[in-house]
Amino acid sequence: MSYMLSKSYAKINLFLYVTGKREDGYHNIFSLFGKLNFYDVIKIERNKKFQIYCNNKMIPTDKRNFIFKVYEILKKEYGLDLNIKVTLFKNIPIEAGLGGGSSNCAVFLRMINEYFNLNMSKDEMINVLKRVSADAPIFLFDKAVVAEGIGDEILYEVDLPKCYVLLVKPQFGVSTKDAYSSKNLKLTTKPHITNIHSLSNLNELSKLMCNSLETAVFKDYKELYFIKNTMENLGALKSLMSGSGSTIFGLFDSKNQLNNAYNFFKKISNKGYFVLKTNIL
Ligand SMILES: C[C@](O)(CO)[C@H](O)COP(=O)(O)OP(=O)(O)OC[C@H]1O[C@@H](n2ccc(N)nc2=O)[C@H](O)[C@@H]1O
Ligand SMILES: Nc1ncnc2c1ncn2[C@@H]1O[C@H](COP(=O)(O)OP(=O)(O)OP(=O)(O)O)[C@@H](O)[C@H]1O
Repeated sequence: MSYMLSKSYAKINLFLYVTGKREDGYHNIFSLFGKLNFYDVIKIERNKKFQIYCNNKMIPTDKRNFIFKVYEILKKEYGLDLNIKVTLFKNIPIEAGLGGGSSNCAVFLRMINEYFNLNMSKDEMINVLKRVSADAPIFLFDKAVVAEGIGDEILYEVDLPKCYVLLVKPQFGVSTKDAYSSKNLKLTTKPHITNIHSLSNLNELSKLMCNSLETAVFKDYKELYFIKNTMENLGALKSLMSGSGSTIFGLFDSKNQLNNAYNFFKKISNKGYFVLKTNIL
């Protein structure tokens, strides 16, 4: 095989309950991660040395890149010195709560496992990935998942309802670290899910949708609250911040209402909003 290409999907948190603070400084969460039909593309091919190229100049291609961090772990702990060129075609905005960097490093590890026949088990890959980014392990699963711990303990895979999704992200990003360390963050007890199939019903699902980080982040970024409210006024069944922001997503069951909302946010895009119509995979 001369080269390999893979899609690296974005996620949204359909619910995100932050349930406690841990001794290692991280927080325990209980979250439903859905994948969107929106992705970066990663290409790997043989090369003289390890190198990352990216079409987005804002993204570091050195050891700060999550892909590079996985490469370093494979080198130090597995004795693998990968002579490959990695090309990252970036579409997913950064500091968006869409898990772009986490998705990239998980997909990269999956690709390396296959390309070099490493036979790493899923558990072994999860152990590598969670040290790079809390969110990364969920991207080893094709379906939506419910996870707890820091997001690394996958509880079950879920079928989600088919629906339209609108993403609106203002120009500014939100730092995940700042969101979790906000003095306004209130911990929440996790809901009791009696029937996992309820997650595949849009109305049942929207009752569970909640993001513990919203209050704290909205206090500092009032515009996000405006976007969320506007989306619901324009017909979203439910609108929520994804992860630590700054993307707000809305779920729609009507294509007309989706288009209306899309047009509205496009019209005010002198504000520099990133606006995208997509769907849950
Ligand atoms: C908000 C979410 O996107 C929801 O899916 C994730 O919990 C964030 O996961 P992530 O971006 O992969 O986070 P990391 O890059 O591993 O962590 C960045 C920083 O956020 C804080 N952090 C992150 C995840 C977590 N469960 N608790 C935390 O307190 C820590 O201070 C950490 O140093
Ligand atoms: N492959 C990568 N793609 C995007 N960002 C990366 C990558 N590697 C490292 N980074 C760095 O990670 C930081 C945030 O990345 P990312 O966009 O994944 O965060 P996020 O949208 O907040 O994700 P999450 O939902 O996991 O919190 C950025 O500052 C970026 O420079």
